[in-house]
Parts: sequence; C-alpha cells; structure tokens
Amino acid sequence: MTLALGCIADDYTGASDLANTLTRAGLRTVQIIGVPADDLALPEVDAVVVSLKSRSIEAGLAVSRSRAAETWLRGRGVGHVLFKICSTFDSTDAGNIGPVMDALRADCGEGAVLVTPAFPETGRTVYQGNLFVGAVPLSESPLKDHPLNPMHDSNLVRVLARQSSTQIGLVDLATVARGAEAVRARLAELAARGIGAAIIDAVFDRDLETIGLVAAEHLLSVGASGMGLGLARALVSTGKVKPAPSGETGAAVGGLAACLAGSCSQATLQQIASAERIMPVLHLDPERIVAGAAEAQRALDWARPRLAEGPVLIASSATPDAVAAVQARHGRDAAGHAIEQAMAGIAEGLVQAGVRRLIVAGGETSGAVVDRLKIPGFLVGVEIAAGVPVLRAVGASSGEMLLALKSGNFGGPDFFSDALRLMR
Ligand SMILES: Nc1ncnc2c1ncn2[C@@H]1O[C@H](COP(=O)(O)OP(=O)(O)OP(=O)(O)O)[C@@H](O)[C@H]1O
Ligand SMILES: O=C(O)[C@@H](O)C(=O)CO
Repeated sequence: MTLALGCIADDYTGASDLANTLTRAGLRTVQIIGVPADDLALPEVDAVVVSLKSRSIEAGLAVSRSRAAETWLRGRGVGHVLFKICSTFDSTDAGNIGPVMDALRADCGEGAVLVTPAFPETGRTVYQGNLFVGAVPLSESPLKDHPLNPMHDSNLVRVLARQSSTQIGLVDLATVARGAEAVRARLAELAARGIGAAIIDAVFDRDLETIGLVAAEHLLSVGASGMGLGLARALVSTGKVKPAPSGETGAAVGGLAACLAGSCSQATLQQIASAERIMPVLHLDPERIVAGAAEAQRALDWARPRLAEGPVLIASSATPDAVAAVQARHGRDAAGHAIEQAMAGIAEGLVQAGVRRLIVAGGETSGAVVDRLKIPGFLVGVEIAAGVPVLRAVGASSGEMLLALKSGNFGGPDFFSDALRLMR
C-alpha cells in the first residue's frame, strides 16, 4: 500500500480535525496516537495522521518526537509530510512551530516550505501574512488570553521568524489569486534567495486548492486543516488518490456518556453554559486540584450515581481572570499540568464506571485523557461540527468506545448536545 499523505499533528484535537478534513475530501484516513511501532499493521488507507502532544512541551522534545514521526512516515513511502499546527498558530517565541519546521525541513532537504494556518470554514484567514480569527486580527481575538500561549502578534511572518533559524518570506494573496504557476515562481524566487519558509495568504477554499497543488509537489508543508484540504483536493484532482465515501459508520456502541472540559476558550465557556440546561454540570475547583487528588475523587463520587440517568459534564474551565489568578499562584505550566492530569484521572474513573461515549474539550486536555486511556488510534466517523468528528477508538483495552475531541475554539453553543446526538 502506498500512503499518499503523511501528517504529524502537534495535538490530538488538531489531529482529529485534520483527519476529519481529509476524510471529507475523500482520503481514507486513520489517526494514530503517538509515533507508531515499526511493525504496526495499517488498514488500507490513503493518509495517516500521527498525533503528538508536542505543542506546549519543550522545543527539543517536540523536535525529536516530530522527527521520529517523520522517519516512520517516510519509511512507509510517504512523499509529502504535512506538519499540522493550530489554525490560531498557537506557539511562543521558543516554539514549537519554528524549531519543528526547521528540523523536518533539514531532514528532507526542502527548499522553501509553504506555511499557512488558514482554515476559512472556521473563520481563520491570512492576508498579507496577518492571521484573522473571524473579523478580528489574532492579537485582538480571544487567543490573546490563551492559558498556555497568549497570542499578541497577528503578523505571522514576524511570529515565525522569532521561532525559526531561517528567514521567513511571504506569498501574498495577489500571487495566490494568479494561480499555481505564480505561486511556484514566487516560491522558487524565495528559495533562490535562501529564504527557508514562507507564510502564504489564503482567504477562500479556492486559495487553499491552489496552494495544495503546489505544496503536493514538495516534500513538506506546515499548516492547519485548510492546508490539509488543499493537499487532499490536489491528490484527488491529479488522480493520485481515488476518492472514497467519507465517514466510517460502525455499529452503535451504547453505554454511558460523559463530557469533560479543560478548555478555557470563550467558545467552550459558552458551550458549558448551554449544557447546564440539559445535563448536570460539576465545576471543579482548580485550587483543590492543584492541592491533591481529592478533587478528582470528589468529581467521580459526584458523577457515578448520576451516570445511569444520562450524560454529565465535568469542567475545570474558567474565565481569563480566574485562570490568571491560578497561574499567578502556581505557575502556568504547573497549574495546567495538574489540571490535565486530574482530568485524565477522572476520565479513567468514568471509563471504569462504564462510560463508553466520551466528549473532551481542549487539545491539551484531550491529549492527557487519550494517553491515560491508552487508546492507540481512531477511525474517523461523521462530523459533529466543523473540525470535530466522531472518533471510534481502535485497539483500546476498554473495548468499543466513541470519543469526540473538541478543539477549544470549535463547535457551536450546543456542541455537547450536538455531539451526544451523533454518538450512539
Ligand atoms: N481553571 C483553570 N485555571 C488554569 N488553567 C486551567 C484551568 N482549566 C484548565 N486549565 C488548563 O488550561 C489549558 C487548556 O488547554 P487545552 O489545550 O486543553 O484547551 P484549549 O487551548 O482551549 O484547546 P485547543 O488547544 O484545542 O485550542 C490546559 O493546560 C488546562 O489544564
Ligand atoms: O487548527 C485548529 O484550530 C485545531 O485543529 C487545533 O489544533 C486546536 O487545538
């Protein structure tokens, strides 16, 4: 089997977002958790998304894990590797987008790498190198208050230049609008000047299709699901992949259902408020989580007797001011890690109590949960909201399970009930 596309995602929700996009574009796709073993038997697929938890870890570790994933993918005959980053370019001046891109570029010998987080379906567009989230520049969007990587600069040429050892260029929208040949020429010109990567503007899906055609001729690209869309459509339109019907529809799983929220995004806070109308919601006390295991135990004691009546939601999510106060007392990373691990412990307890349908909000939170449940991979099912599919766990010790891993900013106000309706 020849894999048409290999992807390395820097978090698990981002990976399922990408796997969803590729599936909808007609690529048979599997999402794998962590760098797979050499002898992993793959089903017949066109694309593999290797999910790492490398967005917020130390840059050197992110580089070594991404390199290991790239080696595995190239060893399976993959020609093009997409490094999947967040559509809001989540990163700090220390990385990890720049360092990982530099390392993968050095490994494959790419000239100039095309980079875009544009994903118009979810309101992420890039113009003159500036990222917009809906109608506002990134630095004015809720991402300015992100608990782990507050985004204060919308100009991605500058943002990436601070993280990368290569110079960063721009391929502007006017060039993209002139078509693939114009993009090829601009990229060749940048590469000839020794520029190792370029932010490329994209506002509409048709821009991503143009970008995908050019990117697919190269060895490496960096982007969010929009780049995946462009690559997938290019692979189909050039006949390299025969499109398959989208969305695995397996048998119903049944079992108890629960939701966990560790994302503090505005979208998730609104979704939790809406869920309060239809299910019991427990708000965790972050101070007590950092203090020890009793808060996670309290959550499980609260949930167990309620589960038979219907789904429950357990949330650590808080407003930016409350998050800032916790971080000031305990440190950003220590607070985040303690809360993620508490959520993972709660997920484990819920599965022991019979939960087989689990919805998790937040990328880091999802990473901690999926690792704790030791789920090796997922088949992609129907789409709940843009960027969020139903996932069927494969090879999990708990047996059949459905999950939804929601990126913090994704989904409409009724996301939790929308998900439960589709997770049978
Ligand atoms: N009340 C809280 N106070 C401080 N930190 C919190 C609180 N609740 C959650 N956190 C931490 O905030 C971080 C949220 O990151 P996470 O990736 O889960 O969500 P997100 O960034 O909104 O989602 P995504 O990465 O998908 O966009 C986690 O490290 C989590 O543990
Ligand atoms: O690209 C996005 O916005 C998401 O897939 C994601 O990575 C958020 O964590």
